[in-house]
Amino acid sequence: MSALLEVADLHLAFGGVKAVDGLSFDVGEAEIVSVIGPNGAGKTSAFNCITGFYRPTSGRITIGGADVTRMRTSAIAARGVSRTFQNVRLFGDLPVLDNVRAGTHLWLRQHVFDALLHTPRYRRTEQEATDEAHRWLDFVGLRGDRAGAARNLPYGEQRRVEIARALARRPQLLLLDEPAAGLNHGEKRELLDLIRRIRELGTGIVLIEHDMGLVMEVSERVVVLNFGKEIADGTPEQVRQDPAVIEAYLGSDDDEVSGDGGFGDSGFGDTGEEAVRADA
Ligand SMILES: Nc1ncnc2c1ncn2[C@@H]1O[C@H](COP(=O)(O)OP(=O)(O)OP(=O)(O)O)[C@@H](O)[C@H]1O
Repeated sequence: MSALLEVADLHLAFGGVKAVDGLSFDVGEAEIVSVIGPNGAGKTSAFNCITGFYRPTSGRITIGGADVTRMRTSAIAARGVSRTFQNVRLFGDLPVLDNVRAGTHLWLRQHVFDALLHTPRYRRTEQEATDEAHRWLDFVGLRGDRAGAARNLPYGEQRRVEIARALARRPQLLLLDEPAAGLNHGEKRELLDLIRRIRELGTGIVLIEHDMGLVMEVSERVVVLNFGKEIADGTPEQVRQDPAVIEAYLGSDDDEVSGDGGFGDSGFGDTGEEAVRADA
């Protein structure tokens, strides 16, 4: 059986900059694979290729065995790929609930005719979308007000809403781009638990993350990029001991990674206590 996601010899260049330079990895159902590397290593560029935001220079990306390398973002999303962004991207002025309801429109069958005439069928599907959005907000453990504007939520809560919206698309594959950024220690613990619960749904997860403690605790496999090149792919233990990986990180002045206890850390590296919520 083919993997959920297969990335084969992916290359992406911006002029002379090789943002991704020969990346290959795969992700199976209910598997968590992290992509790590110093700032500028090419992690987000790889996500942008997988989701169709960028067209790779060469290489092949398949989802469930189907080649999606040159497909548009909407076609890739329709194949069950959902993502969150490094900087939270919600509709700030819209209610929290509507942000998550927006995710359901990928699978909800609605017709213009029904919407215009507000038919019973339209009202039924609208209710279905609302119920589903509440279920995902429960799932991610949102504590804040669901009726208020998304921008009024504390940052950590906005991150949960973004994950709820991604889940409302019912993805087979979820790409999380630095979900722990800006979270405090308690919130990171909750995020770890949430990522595991998403895996239990059968969803494959690709995680870009700078918090090595979280990466090492949650991942089945870790892929390491440095200057666009893949320098390791293995279990957290294998990667932690890989001389090329140690060299890439020790040679880096990326404080977020090397300054937080690095690979030797058994708990979460970056406590981020200055961050966000007072009630965590
Ligand atoms: N749209 C773009 N145009 C030109 N260069 C780009 C573009 N996007 C990314 N790059 C370059 O590609 C390289 C990889 O960037 P990318 O953002 O993918 O790294 P990253 O590993 O995600 O970094 P970070 O951890 O800081 O988010 C960098 O040299 C970056 O400057």
